[in-house]
Order: sequence, then C-alpha cells, then structure tokens
Amino acid sequence: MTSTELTATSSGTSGTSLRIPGPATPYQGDIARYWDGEARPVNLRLGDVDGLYHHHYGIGEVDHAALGDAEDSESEKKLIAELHRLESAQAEFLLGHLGDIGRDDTLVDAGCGRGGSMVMAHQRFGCKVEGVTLSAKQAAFANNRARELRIQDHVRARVCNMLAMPFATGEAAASWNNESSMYVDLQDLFAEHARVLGVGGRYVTITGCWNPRYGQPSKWVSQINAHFECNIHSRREYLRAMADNRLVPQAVVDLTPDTLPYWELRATSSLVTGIEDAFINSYKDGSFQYLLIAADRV
Ligand SMILES: C[S@@+](CC[C@H](N)C(=O)[O-])C[C@H]1O[C@@H](n2cnc3c(N)ncnc32)[C@H](O)[C@@H]1O
Ligand SMILES: CC(C)=CCC/C(C)=C/COP(=O)(O)OP(=O)(O)O
Ligand SMILES: [Mg+2]
Repeated sequence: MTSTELTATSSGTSGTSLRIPGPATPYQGDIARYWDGEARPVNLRLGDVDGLYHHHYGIGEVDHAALGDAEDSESEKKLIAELHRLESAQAEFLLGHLGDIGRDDTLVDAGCGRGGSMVMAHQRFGCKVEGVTLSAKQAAFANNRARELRIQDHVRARVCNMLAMPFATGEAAASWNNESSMYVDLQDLFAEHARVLGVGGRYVTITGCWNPRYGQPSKWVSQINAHFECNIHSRREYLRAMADNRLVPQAVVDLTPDTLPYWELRATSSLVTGIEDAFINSYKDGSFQYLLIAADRV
C-alpha cells in the first residue's frame, strides 16, 4: 500500500475489501478526519427519531402544537422530533426537484453524509441511489443503515472524492449536493456532475451561499467557514460555474425565510452547538442566503 492509498471495507453489501484512493489533497484529508470524528447530539439524537440521519438544516413553519410547554416532561423529545421533521422536509423539497425518476434510474448523492437523503430518495422513487463521502465512518454508517432496512441492493455509499466519482459518463438520471458544495471548487464540481449526468438529466443543490448584494463575505459567513472548515461560495459563483458547465438553472428558490424558523427553534434547544447566532444573524442582515438551485444538464 502506498502512502496515498488506504484499504477500507467497501459498500458492505458483500463485505469485500477494496483498495480506495486516499484523499486527493491535504484539505480533503482534513475534511475526512472532521466527518470521521463528528458525533454531535444535534445530529445523532435527531436521526434516532426515525433512523434517517441528516447533516443538513431544516425548512418550514414550526408546528407549535407539536411542542410541549415548559411543564411538559416530554418537551425535549418533542423539540428534537420537530427539528428532525423540518430537516426531513428540507430533503423532501430537494427530492421534489429531481424530476420524473423511474425505478430503473440511478441517482447520485455527492457528499452523502450518513445517508438520510439517499434512503428517502429510494423510498420515494424505488430506484438505485449511489452516494459518495470522504468519510469512511459515514459511508460505513450509511451502508449499515441500508442493510438494516434491507435496501442495500439499492442504496450504497462509497468513500470517494465527488470531483472524480466512480460513475460512467451519462450514468445518472439526476444528481445532487445537499449542503456539501462548500467543500469543493465549483467549476470542478459542476464539470463532474455534467459528466455523470446524461443530457436531459437534472442537478439539484441546496446550499448556503454569500450574497453578492451584501458585498463580500460577512463576519458571520467567516465564522461559519471556520466552524465547519468549509469555504462558502457566493450566489454569483454558483450561477457562473453552472453556466460554464452545461447546467442551466430551471428553478432558483430562496429558502432563507423558510429556514429561519428552524434556526430560531434550534437556538432554544439543549442541543445548541454555538453556531446558531451566526446563521440567524447572517440570514437576517442579508449577507447569507439558503438556496435551492435545480438545473437541467443540456
Ligand atoms: C454537511 S455534510 C452533508 C451530508 C448530506 N448531504 C446530508 O444532507 O445529510 C457534507 C458532506 O460532504 C462530504 N464531502 C465534502 N467534500 C467532499 C468531497 N470532495 N468528496 C466527497 N464528499 C465530500 C463530507 O464527507 C460530508 O459527508
Ligand atoms: C449551510 C451551510 C453553510 C452548511 C455547511 C455544511 C454543513 C456543516 C452542514 C450541516 O452539517 P451538520 O448537520 O453536521 O451540522 P450541525 O452539527 O450544525 O447540525
Ligand atoms: Mg445537523
């Protein structure tokens, strides 16, 4: 084994051992380590609600009737369930922009995390869903969940760089990034999506981006970058890199007002991580936006 290779158990479907390339850059090594070591209660306890483990944020109105009052001994549990409901609503919203997907299609989740969106996609469309993540721990977690749900023949995560995915040209009917595009160069990312998508395929992202109308990344945006070791791009950069790579936006939805209730609710919970104010302040001062972009591969 060379210094740039490591051996890891692959999808887990057969238990075979595969030789997979190591991180393409030192930065990707940092990100792999970050996600291998991540075990925040705000993610694990929400996932425990129904077995869908997400690493993205929520959208939609809070259902105040579903929350307990201060005297309710179940209030913590109810709040966690509500935050999780909003995160799953976010994933459903993304999946709703993938277009007509048939059972024989293949979908690609670029930066799949613990696989919650992949499971939802399979349950919705009945199709094959392939995910890639830099983290061997996340891939193993996602594959373990797929086995528990007996959908391992359709849902699989691999340890792989999303800028060089193990899929044939034109293999995917649709592909997405759910809060994972801030870890890569957008020109490189969209060139790779354009390759794996057939002409007529659909690409969707939900992302946080800085707003060119504000001027430059605000201190809150810089704080979010430092917190997650990521590099948030601007809205302008997304649209330009898509245009450069045969991805033509079909819908651009500003989800900023829809995600604020999630953050305001999360800020009142016992699961706060310290980043809540940066999101709330930057969404409110207009320096940061939560966007869905759905694009046709032409
Ligand atoms: C915030 S999590 C989002 C996970 C998932 N999309 C979700 O919605 O739950 C970011 C993910 O991007 C992945 N990621 C970052 N850079 C990557 C790269 N170059 N190749 C593959 N995955 C990457 C991380 O490993 C992690 O799984
Ligand atoms: C919108 C932006 C800028 C997202 C950055 C990427 C990111 C870390 C998403 C959430 O992951 P998580 O669910 O692990 O984070 P947390 O622990 O805060 O819930
Ligand atoms: Mg989270």
